[in-house]
Amino acid sequence: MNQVSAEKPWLKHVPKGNPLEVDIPEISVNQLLARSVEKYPDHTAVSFYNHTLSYAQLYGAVNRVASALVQKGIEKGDRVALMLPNCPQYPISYYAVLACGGIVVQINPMYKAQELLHVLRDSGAKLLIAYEPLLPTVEEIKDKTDLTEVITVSFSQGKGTFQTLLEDRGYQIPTVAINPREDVAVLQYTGGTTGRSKGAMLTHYNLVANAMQCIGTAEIQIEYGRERTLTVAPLFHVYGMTSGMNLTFAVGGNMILLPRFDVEEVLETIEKWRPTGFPGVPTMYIGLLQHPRFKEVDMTCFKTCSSGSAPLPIEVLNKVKAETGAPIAEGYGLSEASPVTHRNPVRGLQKPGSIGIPLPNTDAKIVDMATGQEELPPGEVGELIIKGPQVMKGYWNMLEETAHTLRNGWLYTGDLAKMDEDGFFYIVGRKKELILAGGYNVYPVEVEDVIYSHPAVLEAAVIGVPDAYRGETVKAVVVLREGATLETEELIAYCRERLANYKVPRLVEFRSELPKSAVGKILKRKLKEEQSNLSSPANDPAQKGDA
Ligand SMILES: Nc1ncnc2c1ncn2[C@@H]1O[C@H](COP(=O)(O)OP(=O)(O)OP(=O)(O)O)[C@@H](O)[C@H]1O
Repeated sequence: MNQVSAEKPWLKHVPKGNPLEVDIPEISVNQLLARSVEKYPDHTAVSFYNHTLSYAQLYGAVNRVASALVQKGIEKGDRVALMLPNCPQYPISYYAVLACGGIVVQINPMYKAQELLHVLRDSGAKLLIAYEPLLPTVEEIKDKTDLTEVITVSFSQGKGTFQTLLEDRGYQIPTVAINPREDVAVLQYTGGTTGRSKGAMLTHYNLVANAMQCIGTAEIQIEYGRERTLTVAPLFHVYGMTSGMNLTFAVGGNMILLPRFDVEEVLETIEKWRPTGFPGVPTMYIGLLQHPRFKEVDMTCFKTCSSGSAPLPIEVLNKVKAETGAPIAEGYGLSEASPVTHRNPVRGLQKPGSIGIPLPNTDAKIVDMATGQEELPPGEVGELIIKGPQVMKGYWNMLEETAHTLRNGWLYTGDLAKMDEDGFFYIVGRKKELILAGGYNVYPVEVEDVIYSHPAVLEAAVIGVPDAYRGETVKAVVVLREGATLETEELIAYCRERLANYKVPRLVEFRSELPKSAVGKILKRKLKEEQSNLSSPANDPAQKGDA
């Protein structure tokens, strides 16, 4: 075994002979792709329904689009925004922008005009490549931005103006020198689950590093040139971008793209394409598990499935494992870290409910949440901070926010976590979502895990709602399984048997669905906003004189 340092107990899980660190080449994101193009030109890089692109075809298209972008005046450092669903034009545009030395601005296609305006203005994007049906939203705000052109992608007859970029005009792309450590490749706008979106500057080095770190800790034997990744996680989100796309291309694999999460379609795709990997999010697994056909579909093709982006309830992890036999790994990360920083299982050891240990080349600590300074001993809850090559350069145009989030080379994640004696980390909630009920700290994940273990429950979110006496009170918003019944009192009694009194939800609301982000994350911010709207004077009958 390696020598185990007291501060890094996770090192004991890394047997001697295994690298504690992985080599990170000083190359651009495009060079990572180019390596696979050279080795596997005829292998399929992208599948989208019946369309496929080999590595050679993908690279050819990237070069043609890049040369067209240069003709349109795109220079090193220029921002080009992509507002597209998952489709082959996504990777083509993404790598083409990078080939010109440009910076990809990732935009959620579900954005409404105001959100889009914020990102376009903040990034100062010169050009936008957008899915044609989204044009009305773009038109609403275009005049208030620096956009000089909007290029459209369409799947219907005319195919949009993007099609003309694919024509071979014989232009040459000038060779743009990239400094991987300095040059920003992507502005990854944080999802805004808890607040206004900020552009995390991810350099070429950050992105190459995270791909290499994930490859270096894969629990499976990677077969270069042969892996197939079912990529339904949106590519505009950091999780889809890295785990679905960059990682797949780095190992010469086939990215099987789907534009949205539709359980039927996912099951059909598994049967038809036999993917070997699936980067999913907890709500996708929940959706799959409850589908009647789920048990019938042969899942033996999967070498690994992963879950990230949000806490994976222990109940869901156990069910996926029990009902499919498919191993499921939980990853943790955030936009600001390209995204992955932790992984569970590690070397075959999996602790349910844990996000695992830090990836190679990554350091992590739990520090006092108020001061951000003192390191806390195992078992104590504090803020999780991270250091590693995948950590962003800073936020675009936001010096103050950057100074707050990046301190002495450490990324302050805003997540509350603890580490056990073995060096395994556990997320217990977000700092912003911590519930302070009657002077006690309540960590939502702990309560959610109990609620999820009830057989009638499909989905749950625990939030704090304002309470005149207790400051905040614990509220559970719950979706029941089809046909299941459960009374508020029953659920409260179930929680009371398993949780200390102050953690037990005082309020329970049953709903038919929960608000979710495009990647499928439950939007607690929306739920909280609804609560404060309910208790705001405008909605208070007493204030309106209706009482
Ligand atoms: N395995 C996991 N377990 C628990 N939480 C997770 C896990 N993976 C990711 N998360 C949560 O997701 C967050 C990162 O998400 P992301 O970078 O997409 O930002 P967001 O939530 O969409 O937006 P914002 O940060 O603006 O609220 C982490 O900080 C953490 O709270």
